[in-house]
Amino acid sequence: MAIHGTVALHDLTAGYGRRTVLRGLSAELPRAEVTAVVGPNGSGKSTLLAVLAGVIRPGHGRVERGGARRPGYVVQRSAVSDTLPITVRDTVAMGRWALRGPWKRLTAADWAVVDACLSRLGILDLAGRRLGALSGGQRQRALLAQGLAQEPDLLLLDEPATGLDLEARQYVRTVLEEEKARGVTVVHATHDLDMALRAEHCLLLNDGRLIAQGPPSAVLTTQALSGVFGGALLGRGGQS
Ligand SMILES: Nc1ncnc2c1ncn2[C@@H]1O[C@H](COP(=O)(O)OP(=O)(O)OP(=O)(O)O)[C@@H](O)[C@H]1O
Repeated sequence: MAIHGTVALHDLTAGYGRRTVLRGLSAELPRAEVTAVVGPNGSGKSTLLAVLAGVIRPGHGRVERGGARRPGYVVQRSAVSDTLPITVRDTVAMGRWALRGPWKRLTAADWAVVDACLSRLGILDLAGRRLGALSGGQRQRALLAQGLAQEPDLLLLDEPATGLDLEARQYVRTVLEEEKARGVTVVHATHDLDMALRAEHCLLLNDGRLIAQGPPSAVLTTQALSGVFGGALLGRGGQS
């Protein structure tokens, strides 16, 4: 039985229709720590997050989770329509509705949380703008603020810092540290080795299989990275 907040994956197989992506994946994601999911394009990182979020049902195996709340799930910004006629503040408020139920009126305290989350991502000044009118990086920050507003005990982030400028990346790093300190279990997929090395735990995927798990400095060795990525990433932060 997983302790409260810890997530355990048992022999997980999952995919899309008849296409199997994740194959026999067993892993433990430590509570109140940051886990980075690393692997090449198509290795199954987003699929794993979708399974953890409950969006994709495993074909075999199971996800064991101690927490009671719905996970916060922040997709890549490219997965969100440009045409939604919704402001940035209302986008973030949707995180509160996820917590309260869609037909409840949000209280002043809810709106205070919404504005605090906008501040934490440095986008309070964009609150009244239409989501679809934002730049890609601004939209990514709005989606992350929505995930925070949900106050989940499990926060799932699909490449949260990809395409962000230096200042925005720093906001994301700070947010990950703050969430961890609040006891939130954070899981993020990343292509950024620096961000992966900042995590406490790491899963290295290749072709839907778990190649290694453990502390990032032990998992992301030059040998493991060259085995999975070829020579492309050598010299970008991998440890030998
Ligand atoms: N909706 C879908 N229907 C069918 N196959 C899909 C779907 N989404 C992803 N796949 C396939 O599943 C495999 C894993 O994709 P996934 O998006 O999980 O990889 P990833 O590691 O997140 O990749 P990236 O680094 O490019 O984001 C890929 O081969 C992909 O083509």
